[in-house]
Amino acid sequence: MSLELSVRLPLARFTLEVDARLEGASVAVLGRSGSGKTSLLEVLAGLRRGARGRVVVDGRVLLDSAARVEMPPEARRMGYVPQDALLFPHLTAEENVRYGARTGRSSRVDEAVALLELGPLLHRYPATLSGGEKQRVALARALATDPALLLLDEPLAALDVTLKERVLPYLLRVRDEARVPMLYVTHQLGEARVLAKEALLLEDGRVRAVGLASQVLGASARGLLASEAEGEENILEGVLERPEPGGTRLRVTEALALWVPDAPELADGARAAYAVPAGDILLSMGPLSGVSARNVLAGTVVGLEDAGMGEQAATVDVSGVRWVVRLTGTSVRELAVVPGVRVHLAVKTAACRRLR
Ligand SMILES: Nc1ncnc2c1ncn2[C@@H]1O[C@H](COP(=O)(O)OP(=O)(O)OP(=O)(O)O)[C@@H](O)[C@H]1O
Repeated sequence: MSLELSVRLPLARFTLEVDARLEGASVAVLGRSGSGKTSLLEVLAGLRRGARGRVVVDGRVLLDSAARVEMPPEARRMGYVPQDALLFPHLTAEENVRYGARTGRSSRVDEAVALLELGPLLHRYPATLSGGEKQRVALARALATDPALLLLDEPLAALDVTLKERVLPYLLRVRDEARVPMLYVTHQLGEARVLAKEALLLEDGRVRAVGLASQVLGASARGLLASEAEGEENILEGVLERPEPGGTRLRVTEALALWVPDAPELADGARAAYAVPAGDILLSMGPLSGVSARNVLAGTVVGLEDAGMGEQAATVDVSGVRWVVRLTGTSVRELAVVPGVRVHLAVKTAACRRLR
């Protein structure tokens, strides 16, 4: 997959100016409200008149204004799921999913239905579906069109925390099992960290940072987003292992595994995701012993940001995995937490909540 963007689009307050070359497998587009995220998606989908520049997806030229090329939306194979993705109320979930499917591609419908576990919902009408279920149907409808690229505009924004946690694993399945490339708009760092391999940060229509998510989504990204560090979560993805009876670990990387509450319905080796609230992690300057928390992780502070309301958010690198830990300003001063210091993090097993 490759994505070449060179876009100019005059908007009410500024001109959207995006120049980026992305590998494109999963890209998070982040920025405050009004920074141009939706406009960028609409340019890709071909829904904005007046866009200039070049958009090339996997060698297919969707837009090249200098050469007067502007592919019509229906020819672009973009699976666009707008923020308020509406289902057709008079059609069942299944009819909704089939609606956009390309003829001769019915296997895509079956795949989307299986992937998003829509089987039991197929005969229901949208009015009887929960918000999370509707999102899954909307996502399946986009997938069934056999898109070259999924354009997802804050697919979880309208959902409450519980529903969000139910839908997120489905997005991970779309990414990892269907392997459909996606551009994913969000203003939640946690979501972007777990979903994206690459990230594009917009501010007033301009690219503030673009590149590997691990580099772009560090502590400095928070300053660009609304102050929403409260409730911020660390989302960890990995494979379940059960090294001892009654003990379940999430293996995140070769060097990092985390004791987590068991998920009995998942077999050893299954992929799983857990969330750990940034405020539920204890930070210690010295080695920790005799604590009840089962996970004690050694790491280095790599960033410190104002998190609002007198609190700070420390970014801690633990064997290459970045954690965000929320601390009071007083703790930061008293413990002398500064970038570069070695610290230990204590995470209770019970603080790790399985997503879904
Ligand atoms: N059709 C349009 N013509 C001119 N200006 C527009 C148009 N649509 C949106 N804008 C303006 O462009 C800016 C970017 O809007 P856009 O919807 O792309 O932002 P966003 O980052 O997706 O915001 P949000 O997170 O609130 O959805 C806003 O200032 C908006 O008012």
